[in-house]
Amino acid sequence: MSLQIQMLGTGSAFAKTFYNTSALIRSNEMNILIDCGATTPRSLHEIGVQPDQIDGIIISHIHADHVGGLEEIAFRLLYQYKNKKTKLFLTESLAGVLWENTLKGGMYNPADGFSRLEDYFEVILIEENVPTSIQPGLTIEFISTLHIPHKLNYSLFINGRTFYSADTQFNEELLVQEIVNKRNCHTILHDCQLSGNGFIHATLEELLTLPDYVQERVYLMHYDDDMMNFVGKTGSMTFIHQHEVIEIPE
Ligand SMILES: Nc1ccn([C@@H]2O[C@@H]3COP(=O)(O)O[C@H]3[C@H]2O)c(=O)n1
Ligand SMILES: [Zn+2]
Ligand SMILES: [Zn+2]
Repeated sequence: MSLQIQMLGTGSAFAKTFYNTSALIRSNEMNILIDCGATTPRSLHEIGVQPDQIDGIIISHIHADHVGGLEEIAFRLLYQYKNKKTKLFLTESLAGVLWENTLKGGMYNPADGFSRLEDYFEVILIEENVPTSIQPGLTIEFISTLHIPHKLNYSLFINGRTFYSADTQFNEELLVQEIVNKRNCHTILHDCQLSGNGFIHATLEELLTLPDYVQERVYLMHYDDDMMNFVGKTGSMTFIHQHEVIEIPE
């Protein structure tokens, strides 16, 4: 089974020319979404993927550019596709916050029997740091990474060989020792703040300090609108583009 990642968006939270960073893990048998930001439903529409063709959604953390499209997907499955639900893969702690602090405002509707996350999604709780088979041929490991202090955030290992940072601060030890030297990940999709201080995201300046053999595996995502000014200035790392498809190891 060949496995691909297709980027649905590659922009930062405030980018206007790029959609919110999210991705589709694709094969002939599945479409699994990583995050679902406010612009993700539009991106799915543009590549011809309908809500009922999504087999599940993985959630990295709660910011609108990562979960802002969930209400639309769930409501369309419920109302347009007649009571359908997709799977939601997330940790237990994230599930509580996602419903209570984000989705409930728009989706709480006890009169019609919709008052819990489970009323809209088939919620599959995933344990941190445990590689978990979520579909035939797809194992995901959620690892807790630092984005904003005291805020839950997870990066993902996909089949043990591909690393998807979601939103994280720079962590050299994780990238070099764990991801490349120990796990031999060949593909790293990493968020990248192009300029300024990287309080909550890895900056390009920080990522450029990685050894070349690590940089060669890195695709940069979650960047600002001025990305074109940085083409040719990313060392051995490459920008990944909206709707681009890359093959990843099974
Ligand atoms: N402490 C914070 C918190 C948030 N932010 C900005 O808000 C965005 C939310 O989505 P993000 O993709 O995590 O990027 C965050 C920052 O741009 C920020 O700059 N500093
Ligand atoms: Zn983000
Ligand atoms: Zn974030």
